[in-house]
Amino acid sequence: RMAKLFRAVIMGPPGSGKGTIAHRIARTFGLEYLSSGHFLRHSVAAKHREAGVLVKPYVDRGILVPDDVVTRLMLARLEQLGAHSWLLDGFPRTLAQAQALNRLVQLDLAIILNVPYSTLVDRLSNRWMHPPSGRVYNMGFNPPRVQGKDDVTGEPLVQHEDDKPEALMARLRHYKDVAKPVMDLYKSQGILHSFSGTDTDRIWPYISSLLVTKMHTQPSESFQTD
Ligand SMILES: Nc1nc2c(ncn2[C@@H]2O[C@H](COP(=O)(O)OP(=O)(O)O)[C@@H](O)[C@H]2O)c(=O)[nH]1
Ligand SMILES: Nc1ncnc2c1ncn2[C@@H]1O[C@H](COP(=O)(O)OP(=O)(O)O)[C@@H](O)[C@H]1O
Repeated sequence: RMAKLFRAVIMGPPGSGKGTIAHRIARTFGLEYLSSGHFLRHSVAAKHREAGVLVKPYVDRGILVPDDVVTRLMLARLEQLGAHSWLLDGFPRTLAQAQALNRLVQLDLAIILNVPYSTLVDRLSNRWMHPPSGRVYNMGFNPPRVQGKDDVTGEPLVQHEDDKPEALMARLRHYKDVAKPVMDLYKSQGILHSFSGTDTDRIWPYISSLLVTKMHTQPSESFQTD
């Protein structure tokens, strides 16, 4: 059992491998994994009253849900995870969201993935998903056993409209503008660790050893007080 709860976020442009690496981290280190995209799509699909009205129009267009809405929904979900160590993917995305999160918990680590644009384009053009489970495949990197079918349910895999190259440039520019102040904040907090590369399997050992260090050398006096 760890002396204190461990809380981390993973950030990076679309296609940088956040979901892939977050799943590996959650599985390897026993952290609860919470993807804001998956959570929001799920809440829309589940027709939660508030989510349907306040979230659907944005998710359907691939534009960010207003800060106050996504923050309220995500922080409520994090309150439920209060007794767990967790890893966040896709939240916070804006400075306002990061400041709201800082008011709730003290983060231990922010992992930033830096992947070249051409690699993002290539990966996203081959990305296939099973939205109900959030499982992600790639024709080159981790293909499904049966082409176009989810390994577990056999249900059809889909591609996202905004994974197309023409949509990616705009998403990437927006990501850079919005993520920069968040990274500056985490740098000032001394918790920012960035990893560059074009191959998840090559950067994984570095991320894994950072987590081993961070999770097992927490000073015991920093018990989570809240
Ligand atoms: N070729 C290749 N594809 C990868 C690698 N890492 C992840 N992928 C795939 O690239 C796509 C983007 O990864 P994902 O984890 O969804 O990125 P996210 O958008 O940052 O969450 C998915 O189809 C992954 O399966 C890699 O090292 N090489
Ligand atoms: N932190 C966030 N703030 C605002 N909206 C978000 C956030 N995370 C996810 N969303 C919404 O959920 C949708 C799906 O998110 P995600 O699966 O991460 O896809 P993308 O990589 O296209 O942003 C986004 O297009 C956006 O509408």
